[in-house]
Amino acid sequence: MTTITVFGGGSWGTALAHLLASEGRDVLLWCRSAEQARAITLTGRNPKHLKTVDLAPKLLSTANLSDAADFSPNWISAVPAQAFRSLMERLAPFRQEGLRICNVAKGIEIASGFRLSEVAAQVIPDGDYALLSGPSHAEEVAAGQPAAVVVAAVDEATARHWQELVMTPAFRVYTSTDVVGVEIGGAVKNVIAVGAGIARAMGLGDNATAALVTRGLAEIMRLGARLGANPLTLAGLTGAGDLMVTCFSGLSRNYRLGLEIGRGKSLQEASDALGEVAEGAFTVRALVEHALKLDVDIPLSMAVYGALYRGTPPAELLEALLVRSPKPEMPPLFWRE
Ligand SMILES: NC(=O)C1=CN([C@@H]2O[C@H](COP(=O)(O)OP(=O)(O)OC[C@H]3O[C@@H](n4cnc5c(N)ncnc54)[C@H](O)[C@@H]3O)[C@@H](O)[C@H]2O)C=CC1
Ligand SMILES: O=C(CO)COP(=O)(O)O
Repeated sequence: MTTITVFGGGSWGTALAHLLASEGRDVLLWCRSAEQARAITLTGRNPKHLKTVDLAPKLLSTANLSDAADFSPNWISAVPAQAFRSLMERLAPFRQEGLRICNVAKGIEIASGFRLSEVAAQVIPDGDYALLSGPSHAEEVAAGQPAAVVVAAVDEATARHWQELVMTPAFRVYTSTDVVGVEIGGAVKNVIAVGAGIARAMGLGDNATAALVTRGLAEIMRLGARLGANPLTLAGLTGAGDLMVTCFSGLSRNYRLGLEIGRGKSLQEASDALGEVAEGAFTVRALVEHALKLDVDIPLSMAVYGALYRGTPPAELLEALLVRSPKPEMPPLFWRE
């Protein structure tokens, strides 16, 4: 019997739990709210996220953390990046033989600047860690639409374990051992997507969006390579692929947050209007610090930071970006600069 516990009853946790239960896996979805967990088990619908999806009958839900932890040695963490450490700390006492943890959040911890694999290694050092990332809007996955993603782990056998567990006919899973690359791609694309929303709200055209996405990828590659990632990973699903889906789709929360900022809302007003987590707004804070320390040039992410946290008008940020000194697009080994 294949069992999986998914922690986090938001859009992505619910979509993944539904996908896997639809394929016959025994899945328990842990929600923070007892009321939400009860509603899922009794009505087969999540009252807060993906409300219209009829969830697979094999999907059950609980708000009891120890029951959820004991249910399976395969834990998927689907809480937002800033909640990942506290969830791991709460779960640490329930570690069991053969435990494997797969994180699906895309972000960097603001308080420490750590990537989530580093957080996992601190809190559950003996844990077998993997992460799943790539272009995968929850709404489409829950509707059974095809998607292709990557599961990364330092140990290839761990990545293959999750590939076997999570792959379905509509959800194609590739493996990677480039944990840093997959983490950086997933985290930074959210920041660039906020920028894409701002650009759209300013009335800029498709040319500008294409420039933003491609130069955004250059930032992701520069930072990733400085941290030891393989630039080819970032040209793949978890870099370029996820950047595209997030910058071009109205389903993206990061893009929609950017739209509201571009229309003149403050970050607080835009986040309240969204009502869901847009990781880019958090990640950009850690990113700016990281890049300064590492001396990596990330002008687009800096501009997003200016719009969100300094209230700099988007038109000013655009002008500042355009008047930077002329340079070659691809200096030799540009990703190492
Ligand atoms: N929604 C999507 O299409 C996708 C989301 N992701 C990533 O998955 C992560 C979660 O995103 P969503 O599910 O969309 O977010 P969401 O905003 O829909 O839901 C977040 C869930 O986490 C719970 N939560 C928040 N803080 C918590 C805490 N301290 N302890 C326990 N539970 C807590 C909330 O109650 C809520 O159920 C994010 O990092 C996101 O980038 C990744 C791929 C696709
Ligand atoms: O990561 C995602 C799709 O791959 C979801 O993006 P948003 O968080 O911007 O909705």
